[in-house]
Amino acid sequence: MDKIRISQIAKELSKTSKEVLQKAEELGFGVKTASSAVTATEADVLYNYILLGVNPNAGKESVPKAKATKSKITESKVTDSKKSAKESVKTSVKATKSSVKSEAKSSIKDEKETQKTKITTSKTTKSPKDSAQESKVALSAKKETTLKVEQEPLKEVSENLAENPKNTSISTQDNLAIKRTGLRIVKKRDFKDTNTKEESVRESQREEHKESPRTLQDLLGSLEENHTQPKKKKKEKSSLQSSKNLGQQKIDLMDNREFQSMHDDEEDGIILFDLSVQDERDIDEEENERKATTERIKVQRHNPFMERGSTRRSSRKKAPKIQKTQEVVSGLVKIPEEIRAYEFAEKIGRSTGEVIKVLFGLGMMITKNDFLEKDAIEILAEEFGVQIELLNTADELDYTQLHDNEDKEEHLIVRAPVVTIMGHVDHGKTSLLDYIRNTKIASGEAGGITQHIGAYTISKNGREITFIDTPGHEAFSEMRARGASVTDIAIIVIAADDGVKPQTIEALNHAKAANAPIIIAVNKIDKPDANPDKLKAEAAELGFTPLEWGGEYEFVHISAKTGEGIDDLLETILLQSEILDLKANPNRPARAVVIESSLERGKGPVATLIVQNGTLKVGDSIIADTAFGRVRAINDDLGRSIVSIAPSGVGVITGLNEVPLAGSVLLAVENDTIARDYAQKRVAHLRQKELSHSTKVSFDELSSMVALGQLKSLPVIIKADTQGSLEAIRGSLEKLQNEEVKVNIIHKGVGGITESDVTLAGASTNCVILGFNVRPTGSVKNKAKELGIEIKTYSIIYSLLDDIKALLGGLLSPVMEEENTGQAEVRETFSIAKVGTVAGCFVTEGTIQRGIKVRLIRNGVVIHTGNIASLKRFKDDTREVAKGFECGIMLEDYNDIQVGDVFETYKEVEKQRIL
Ligand SMILES: Nc1nc2c(ncn2[C@@H]2O[C@H](COP(=O)(O)OP(=O)(O)OP(=O)(O)O)[C@@H](O)[C@H]2O)c(=O)[nH]1
Repeated sequence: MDKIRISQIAKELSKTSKEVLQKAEELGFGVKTASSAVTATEADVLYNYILLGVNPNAGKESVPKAKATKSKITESKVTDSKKSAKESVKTSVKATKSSVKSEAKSSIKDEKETQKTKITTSKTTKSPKDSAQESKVALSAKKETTLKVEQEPLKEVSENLAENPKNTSISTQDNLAIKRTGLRIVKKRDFKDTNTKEESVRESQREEHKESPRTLQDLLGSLEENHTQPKKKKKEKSSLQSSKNLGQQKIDLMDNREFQSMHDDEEDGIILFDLSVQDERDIDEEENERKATTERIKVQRHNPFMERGSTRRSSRKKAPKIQKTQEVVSGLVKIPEEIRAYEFAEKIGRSTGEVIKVLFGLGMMITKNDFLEKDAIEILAEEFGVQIELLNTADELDYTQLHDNEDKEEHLIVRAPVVTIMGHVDHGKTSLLDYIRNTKIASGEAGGITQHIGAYTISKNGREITFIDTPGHEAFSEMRARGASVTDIAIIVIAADDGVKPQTIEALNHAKAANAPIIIAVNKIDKPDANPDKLKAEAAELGFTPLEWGGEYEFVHISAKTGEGIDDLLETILLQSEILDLKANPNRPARAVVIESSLERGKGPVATLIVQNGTLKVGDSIIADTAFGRVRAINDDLGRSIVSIAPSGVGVITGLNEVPLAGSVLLAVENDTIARDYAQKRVAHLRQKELSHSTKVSFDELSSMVALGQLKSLPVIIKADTQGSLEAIRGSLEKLQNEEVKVNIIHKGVGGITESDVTLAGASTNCVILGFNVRPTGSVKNKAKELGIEIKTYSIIYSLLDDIKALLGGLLSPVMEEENTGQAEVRETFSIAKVGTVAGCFVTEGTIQRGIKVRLIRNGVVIHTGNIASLKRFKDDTREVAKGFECGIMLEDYNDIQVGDVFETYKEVEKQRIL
């Protein structure tokens, strides 16, 4: 059998082991120490005895003990029989009371013994009925203590017991269960403030209790009901707290104290829910938001394509929306000169659409990626009322700034003048250079025309002069302009037998624009028909007055054929260069200008340069616009290999990665990386600009494009051996077009004709490939034959241009031209009824034909235009009457013919136009 230790029971009953031991001894269990054990049955008896005072041995040896104890304080006024019955009830009530009391006291830590004694005393002095009443009072009084003890069931049990002394059926187990619920402080309460309503409720409850005895279950149920009230309050509080959480901003203003006071006020009937009304609205809104968010999350969760990342993406997507609403920028805005439409819009805080709309209104069709012209930027700034400052961002692409021209005087040496020779076609430019260099360049040229810019250096009296030979043909005007830009001195060759010609004027203007001193070479002075005075007069008329005539221009008479005056010319150049005090620093990286460039088989890109400052050496890292590389080899103007080019020196270099544009500045830089970086930046920039430009069309251009859409155009691909030739051909072809036909250059490039060129031509209807000084190879020829592409190659620009002219002529629509066929004078008129007027005429010119168009001319004025309806010779109709014969003419629907009028017949002829 299981044994239970005294200490264990003491612990269970919240008693000391000593107390339990004492009780056990009273029951005669024969235990001595706290570790002594009793049987389970004994333990049960002990529980009952300690808690309820029920002694199973009461009728035996324990009763006398109890009697003995109580008899000491009880004055036996009752009989023995009654006494035992009363004793049992008393004991029972006492046990209940003591249990309640002891619990309360143990909780509040009162002196249990004194209290117990008091109550016991009061009870023992009263009758059982009184004592029952007393117990009620005691319980009431207990309620009136400052602590509300949540022991309602026990109270009720006591009351029940008091009211129904016989009802002692509450089991020990039940008691234990009740006991084990323990005490709970629910609320601190001032009894004085107790609501009378509450009291009356309790009264009614008591009445109910009186009417029907209630089970413990019922009582517990009512207990729960009683607890409902405080719970409700709790709920209200918690609901407010939750609203506090939701409407944080509002509720945070309230501290707990205020909140508490609100709660207290509520008991006084004041409802403080105004705030919560607002809160409720907030709650509703928040609730809706929360719902929406929840829904969204649900959707996202259910969407297999949307994971966490995608949620983040969507939130990222929202970011630009916020940007859209960015504020309009005020104050000074710094705008780079090279800026795209959308970038500009961003800078001034407008939408790209707004910017494009304004430009559209101004007739500029642009896309958001297009670069804006400087003017457009200024207009836009004005339109949007923004103050702007234009910044030159081209700086970062401008590699030429790497070479500053600041050189100390001591580092400078005298350099040779760079002389450009310009003039009208065939006035003798090449012959002059030829003579100077003693070479026969002119005779070696294809077709006798200078095709390329060439540069040469000569020595005169131990001093050097660099010459640039620019072509005279107008197609090369662009190159001439470039030539002039590196020119120190310009020589304008004018043939004395021909005088000033349009291209002479052009050359003079170019030289003037280049701010270069001009020397006029009056050439072909050896010719018998040479008339230098006429030439000088013409030049003076243009503002180029000779020195001897009081002007400022040196006119040197020369003959490129005989060499007469050429020394004078060279001396004049040297004199002029002295005046100019031309100097450079040879001990620094070079700055040069590309005069000519080409792609040469086995050499790659080749560039002819004139070094302006510094010295260019083999191995130098170089950049020229979008081309970069390292100088692999240098050749001088005679084709000899050299290792460096000094200032004003001329040379042909190899080593660039692509053919540089003629006229571009070439710099020697510190290393390859710098060269490559700049070149690549420029390539990217130019490509972007090119793309941008391709989409840029003004309104005028748009209309012309519409018009051109109805017209014929000739698509061509041009391939040339050098950049210069290519540009010249391009320029010439562009000039060929008129309002009706145009040359559409779909591709152009330096180098041979390739298969890809043929493929490209094949993709375009009627495309022709034009090659200049290049020839197609076998495979390219085959492909062209296969695709039916015509490849035309030339070595003379004129021939090329003539061919294209003819081609374009074929594309021109024929014009209707009038051709007069005859004239006849009216000598007499006959009016025939129902027929009309018949004019008797004499044919004075050509022939007059029936049905032909005719003008009726009176006093030199055309008064009618129509057709000849009838033509008669005497009385017979005839088809034609020749000059010197008479005839009768009747006009179609016209009779106002007078003597002296003239008939002029004509026919309209279709004529093919030429360019
Ligand atoms: N009599 C005479 N003939 C000259 C003189 N200079 C040039 N010529 C001739 O004039 C013609 C044209 O000479 P070029 O030197 O080719 O003329 P250009 O100005 O270089 O011509 P383009 O290269 O076509 O621009 C040639 O036949 C020369 O022989 C001169 O001083 N006297």
